[in-house]
Amino acid sequence: MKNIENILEVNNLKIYFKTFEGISKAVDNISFVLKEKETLGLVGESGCGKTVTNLAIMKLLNPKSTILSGKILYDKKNILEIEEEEFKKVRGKEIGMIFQEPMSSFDPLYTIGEQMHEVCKTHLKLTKSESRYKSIDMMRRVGIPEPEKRYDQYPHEMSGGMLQRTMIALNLLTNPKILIADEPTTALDVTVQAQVLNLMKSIQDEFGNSIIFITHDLGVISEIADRVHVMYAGKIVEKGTTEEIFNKPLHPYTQGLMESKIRREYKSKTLPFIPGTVPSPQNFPKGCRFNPRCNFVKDICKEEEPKENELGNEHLVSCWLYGNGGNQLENN
Ligand SMILES: Nc1ncnc2c1ncn2[C@@H]1O[C@H](COP(=O)(O)OP(=O)(O)OP(=O)(O)O)[C@@H](O)[C@H]1O
Repeated sequence: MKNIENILEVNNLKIYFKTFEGISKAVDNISFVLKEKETLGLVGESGCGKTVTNLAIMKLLNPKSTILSGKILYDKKNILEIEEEEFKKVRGKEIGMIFQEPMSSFDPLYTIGEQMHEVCKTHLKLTKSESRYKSIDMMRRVGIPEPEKRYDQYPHEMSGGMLQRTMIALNLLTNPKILIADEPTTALDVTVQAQVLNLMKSIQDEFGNSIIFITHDLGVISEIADRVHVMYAGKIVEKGTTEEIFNKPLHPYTQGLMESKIRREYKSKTLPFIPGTVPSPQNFPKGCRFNPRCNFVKDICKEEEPKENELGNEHLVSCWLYGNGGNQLENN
């Protein structure tokens, strides 16, 4: 059997912003890999660093206000060190990104067709009529009715769900190796959400892309991801297969997220959830960043950052309750 390769490797990535209040450590030393043809779910509360991690992969952060370090290895090169001119050939061609708000991703002044042609012309060197043929075919494949008519419409003439499908079609024109989807279903109603998720799954079966799927919604993650990484305050606190994370969440933060999900689903007021809010990236607490909100906090959690422990089955957790001389949660 062929070994599954890593298509992307993020090593010790730090993303710091220079702000008026001081240095903001939005992402602070994270490492992960994206494997061929998998969907990796990045989950966590608002502000934990999911979006900026992916903006760094897309090389879309403003270099004037950002301090970047570490490595993002793609095709044997460190994206952080590739010149912008060279990366223009990769962005939108080999690595695509679907954003939460499809309306703001399209230019309102140009038709869908003109915007699709721009991608086909730049990356595939297609003529106008070739672009039209390819784009309409792709729009049909992602389930857009009457694509010939839609192709000549402006973004405001389409519904949110239809526009999100169009965004997906636009990103698929170049058959990117990596597709980053940042909350692609959040702005959509529940039925359309399910359609878009199904669409993304069938796209992956057909095109074999690797997907990074960002969301704060665990329900969505359980539907779509093969593996899940849980982020908290600029760190990845737990990594595992979707099955492991859902059946055996180890980090108290992941457990809290799960309980909050159940609480929302069953509208119960008695199940526990996570009190407090994510701390500001200018002022993280000493030790484990989750310690002020953690029900299992010990002295060491307030002093030292926990290291990552592998507990088998590709399940890793950064928490003083495991490994590092700590006890398993059950024994605590
Ligand atoms: N350009 C910037 N300058 C300063 N701080 C920033 C900048 N962009 C993002 N941040 C900060 O970085 C942190 C991480 O933001 P990010 O958008 O990645 O979070 P997120 O987990 O994706 O949340 P959300 O789900 O709300 O998008 C936040 O505290 C945010 O305020």
